[in-house]
Amino acid sequence: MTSTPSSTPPGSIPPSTAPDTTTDQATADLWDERGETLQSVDLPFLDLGGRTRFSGPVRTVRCRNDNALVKTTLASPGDGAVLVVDGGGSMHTALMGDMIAASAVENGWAGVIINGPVRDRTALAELPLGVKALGSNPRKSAKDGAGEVDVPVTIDDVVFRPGVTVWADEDGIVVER
Ligand SMILES: O=C([O-])CC(=O)C(=O)O
Repeated sequence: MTSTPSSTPPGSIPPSTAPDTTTDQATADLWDERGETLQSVDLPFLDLGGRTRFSGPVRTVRCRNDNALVKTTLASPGDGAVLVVDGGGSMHTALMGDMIAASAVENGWAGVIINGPVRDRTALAELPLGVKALGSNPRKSAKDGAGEVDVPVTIDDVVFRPGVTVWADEDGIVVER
């Protein structure tokens, strides 16, 4: 932890304003009902947040080893959305840590799906936020702001278009086409 959001005392868990989607339908049931009208991600994402079942409209960031856009996007109102971060699968630098994740909670994001690594895993597991990522790396990302926000992104042949619904749980990630 390098700094602390002004409204949250150090070490405390910020209150979440995102809807608690723990009663959402399971991804396997959604798949059985809707089949190929959905896409399912083959990659072995890990559940690293305090909420393992989450859903919402897709927002996106595309970046590589630079998380400035992830930070600014998650510091803006989430309104229950899920941020899908296409980090290109690079495992070189962490695209989110506990400070950025705490800001996502405070701003009402339901979850974050990162095609890349995070850091501060112990703290992330305590936050009321869905976090799926490929793993972790303590190395910090660049902060230059390279990348794009709210463009369609493709992760492992699955296209995430801003505005469609994504569901995530212990079984995986499914998203509308
Ligand atoms: O600032 C970063 O790049 C990531 C981080 O450590 C945090 O969110 O706490």
